[in-house]
Amino acid sequence: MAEERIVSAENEDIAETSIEKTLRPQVLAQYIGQDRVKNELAVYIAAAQKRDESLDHVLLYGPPGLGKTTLAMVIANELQVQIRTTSGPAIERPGDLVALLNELQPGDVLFIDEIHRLPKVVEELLYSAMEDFYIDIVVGQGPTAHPVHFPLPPFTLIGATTRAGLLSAPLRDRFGIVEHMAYYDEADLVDIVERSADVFNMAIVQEGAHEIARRSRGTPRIANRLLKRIRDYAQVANQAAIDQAIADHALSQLQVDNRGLDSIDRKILEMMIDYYHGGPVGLKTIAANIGEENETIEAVYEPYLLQIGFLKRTPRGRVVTPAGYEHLGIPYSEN
Ligand SMILES: Nc1ncnc2c1ncn2[C@@H]1O[C@H](COP(=O)(O)OP(=O)(O)OP(=O)(O)O)[C@@H](O)[C@H]1O
Ligand SMILES: [Mg+2]
Repeated sequence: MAEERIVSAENEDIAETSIEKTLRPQVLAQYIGQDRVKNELAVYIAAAQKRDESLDHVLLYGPPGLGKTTLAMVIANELQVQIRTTSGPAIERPGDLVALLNELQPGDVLFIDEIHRLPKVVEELLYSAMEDFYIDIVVGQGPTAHPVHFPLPPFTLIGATTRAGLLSAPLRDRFGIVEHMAYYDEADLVDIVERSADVFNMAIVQEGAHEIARRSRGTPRIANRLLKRIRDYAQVANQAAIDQAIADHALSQLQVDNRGLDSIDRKILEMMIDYYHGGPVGLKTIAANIGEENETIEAVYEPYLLQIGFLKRTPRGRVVTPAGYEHLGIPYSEN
């Protein structure tokens, strides 16, 4: 994306990555929200430990910034094993995968982020690695080429993806544990904001944390980012603690509205209402009007608008809901 977007759920830069590291919970008990996922994992982890086996392979899927990477690290911590992290696009050739697998100790976790972006040749090698802990590859070229059989220690693959639909069926089927990460509710986000403020040594009153939680699009990464920016405003204003007024002031300055929408989100809804009577409008048409790629609209903007019920998907395209009209202050009319 060309411009920086304060409410983007995607990780923006190296500075953010290093801040996120300090904010990451280490164990399940510190991991806030996602109760269903946590409860299930706690059982599977305990069972694997009792049997002294490696944990089944885990697939975590859901929108960016909801804590997939964090959860993978928490799982490894709980299992008391090492974790190696990589990503789909980083494993270019079969040899890259062999090198990674070669370093694993029994029970270790291999975390592959953006697993939907694995090259096909690498993905196919993973099948036997995941199922029976071996890989067969061909070493050398031409007349000296010969197959080599590599046995592997039992390990746990944790795959993360924002696009589960793009995973091939053979790969998806090899994950024994498949967990969907949902957007966080306001109460969980309040806890996350308060915990982060604590890590940063910042004072925050409850109404301040609520204001940030309401405007962070159900996403911990955004909550943490907004908190950081609001801290700057509080400091400049010589305010000892973050309260609702300073949070509201800062977020208005940053053009994040009271539901966490920014100018582009509002532009999408307004455009659909002004030019297409609220829809249905096809994805391509929306993208062309906003000047973004189809994928960007689908992966970045649309999920939250669908989640809070301002947009609806229909077979003929996207439609702005009555709640979407109301948020913009535009009278709704059935068409
Ligand atoms: N349940 C949680 N409790 C507390 N903090 C959380 C939680 N989930 C995520 N965070 C915080 O949110 C930030 C983003 O989390 P993380 O990097 O794990 O997201 P992600 O789902 O892997 O995103 P992406 O899809 O972009 O890789 C981290 O700084 C982490 O500390
Ligand atoms: Mg991640």
